[in-house]
Amino acid sequence: MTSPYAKELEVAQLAVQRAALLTKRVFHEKAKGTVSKDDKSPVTVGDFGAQALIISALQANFPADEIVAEEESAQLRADPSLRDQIWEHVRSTRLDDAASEEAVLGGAVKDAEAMLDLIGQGNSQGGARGRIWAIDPIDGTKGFLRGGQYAVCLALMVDGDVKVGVLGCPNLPVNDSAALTADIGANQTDDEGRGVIFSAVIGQGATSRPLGSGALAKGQKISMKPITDLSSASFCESVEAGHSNQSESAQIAQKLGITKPSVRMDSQAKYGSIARGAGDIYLRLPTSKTYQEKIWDHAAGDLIVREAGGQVTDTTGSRLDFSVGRTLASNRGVIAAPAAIHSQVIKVVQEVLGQK
Ligand SMILES: Nc1ncnc2c1ncn2[C@@H]1O[C@H](COP(=O)(O)O)[C@@H](OP(=O)(O)O)[C@H]1O
Ligand SMILES: [Mg+2]
Ligand SMILES: [Mg+2]
Ligand SMILES: [Mg+2]
Repeated sequence: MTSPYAKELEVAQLAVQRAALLTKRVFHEKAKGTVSKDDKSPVTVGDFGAQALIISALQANFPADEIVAEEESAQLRADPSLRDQIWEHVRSTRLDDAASEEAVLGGAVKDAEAMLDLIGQGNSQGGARGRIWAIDPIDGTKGFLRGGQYAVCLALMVDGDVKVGVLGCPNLPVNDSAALTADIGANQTDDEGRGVIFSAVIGQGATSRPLGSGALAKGQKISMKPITDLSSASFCESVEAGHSNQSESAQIAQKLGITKPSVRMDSQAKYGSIARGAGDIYLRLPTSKTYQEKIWDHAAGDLIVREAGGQVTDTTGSRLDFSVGRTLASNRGVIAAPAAIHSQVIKVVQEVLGQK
């Protein structure tokens, strides 16, 4: 008997691998076709192109499933030159493994118009019922533009629960035991020895494997590092001070007895890094009373960390609730840590946030 979600996992990993080939090409281009969205955040040719390729693969395999994806097609319909730049990448990005390209991912997108339609298919409102995929085609777009970390993220939720999660991290070291350092968060490339896919299926553990461009390598099990002594622990957080409160995180770390400075890195590469024991704790502390975290920023990472022996909650200690729409409207911030110390971390988080 094949294991549950085997097909979904295979499609998700290959779809992420192919989308990452596209983002890697754009990463090395000087002009990345960056435009500003309504909320002033950046989006690039890489984000749009990766979203089109992933949705194409999902629709070829699971036509009845819903999709919640970060990007919209409206802006592109009004900008033919941007559309053509994206099409050039979507048209020409193929897996090296031609058999998987056709048989698993369903082959090429027909034309630029079909590509725009695909990008627009990620408009589900989410919710608690049925099969819904969450896509973040480039998570950490600011890191992608700065030359830091970024991730191609895909997760399947069934009735509001994450069942499959895949993160492609082109700029992380392949080696699971490469400890997190400030350097890994900054000035990164996808040179030799870099690029990893993290995956998890509910109840089946978490794995890592080289991202590569050929047939997928066999995965190896990953697990969080057991911590006995918090003074030797490390924590990571966003590079962007506007995404996570970095002065509160420093106070929390100090109270926990953590002595190392935080490792700042963009994207869900943080979840993958702690899941494989390269770091220990991920803190994401709200910077405003109104911002709601997006489900595509957390769904894959949440499952990968939990399947690696971690616990992921918000700052109040509640599990992340992916069943309430496109955002995590019932949660505030994110705290991820090895299960054995998670409650100790939450206690200190509440002490520090309670002082405000
Ligand atoms: N005020 C805010 N607070 C928290 N997260 C925010 C935010 N504004 C934007 N973000 C999210 O932060 C994500 C990046 O996470 P990180 O800061 O850990 O690298 C962005 O994903 P995208 O880059 O996909 O847009 C975006 O969705
Ligand atoms: Mg994101
Ligand atoms: Mg994104
Ligand atoms: Mg974005």
